[in-house]
Amino acid sequence: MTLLSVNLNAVAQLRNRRDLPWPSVTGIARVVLDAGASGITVHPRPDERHIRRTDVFALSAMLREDYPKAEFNIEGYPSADFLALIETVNPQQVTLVPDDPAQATSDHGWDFTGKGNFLTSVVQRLKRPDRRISLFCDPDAGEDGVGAARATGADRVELFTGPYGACYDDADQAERELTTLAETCRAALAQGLGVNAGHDLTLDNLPAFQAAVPGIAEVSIGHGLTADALLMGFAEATRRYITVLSA
Ligand SMILES: CC(=O)[C@@H](O)[C@H](O)COP(=O)(O)O
Ligand SMILES: NCC(=O)COP(=O)(O)O
Repeated sequence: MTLLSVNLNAVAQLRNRRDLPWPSVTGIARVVLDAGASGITVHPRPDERHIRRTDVFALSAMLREDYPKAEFNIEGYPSADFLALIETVNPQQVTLVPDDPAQATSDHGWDFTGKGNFLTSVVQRLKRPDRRISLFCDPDAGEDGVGAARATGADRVELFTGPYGACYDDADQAERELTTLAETCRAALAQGLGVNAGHDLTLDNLPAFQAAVPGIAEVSIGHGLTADALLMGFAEATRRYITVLSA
């Protein structure tokens, strides 16, 4: 079964419109975990446009105290600040993403070959028996790409599903994107890597993704789930995603 980690970036971004503490990032985390989500994902960006360092500490304390079985997944570019944050907070999963600080959102995976030495040193530094390392991966990374990802010592890759998510009005292109994602997923699994996925997954596009790309360990979903939650609330939205993932 594919697990659901709810990304709370969008909740923090809404909160940050005011100098006020609502909507509460930890409060929404409790709602989605009580509704069955397996974990919480955040991507603290250097400008703190949504998740702040203080959110990371608050979520970490809340998860350890009240949801010891839930996983905390922290995403980001492995800058010195990010590495120090990870070593302080000690989440169960770290997803390394090749974003530059000015980037609006994540839009590509790692160049596993070109950045192989860098990634290997970061993975060596962060990896622990109780901490998994996942690397953000282009959908068309293919056998060579995931082979290079495996060589870094990472545990998993996270398939970047943004190009698939962008095909909401183009069924033919969506089919092609799914074929590409499935090939890379198969290659990663065959090489012993676990596979996560995320970016612009929605209640509409998740069923076809699940059917075409079997073997995904975890999806992290934020933007689409938050959009659904505006209509139906976070508990119901979370339950609906879990129903799709359980099919
Ligand atoms: C790494 C990744 O997949 C992204 O989806 C990211 O978490 C989204 O970041 P923003 O919420 O800043 O667009
Ligand atoms: N790792 C991908 C993620 O966390 C979800 O991003 P999105 O659903 O907000 O696009």
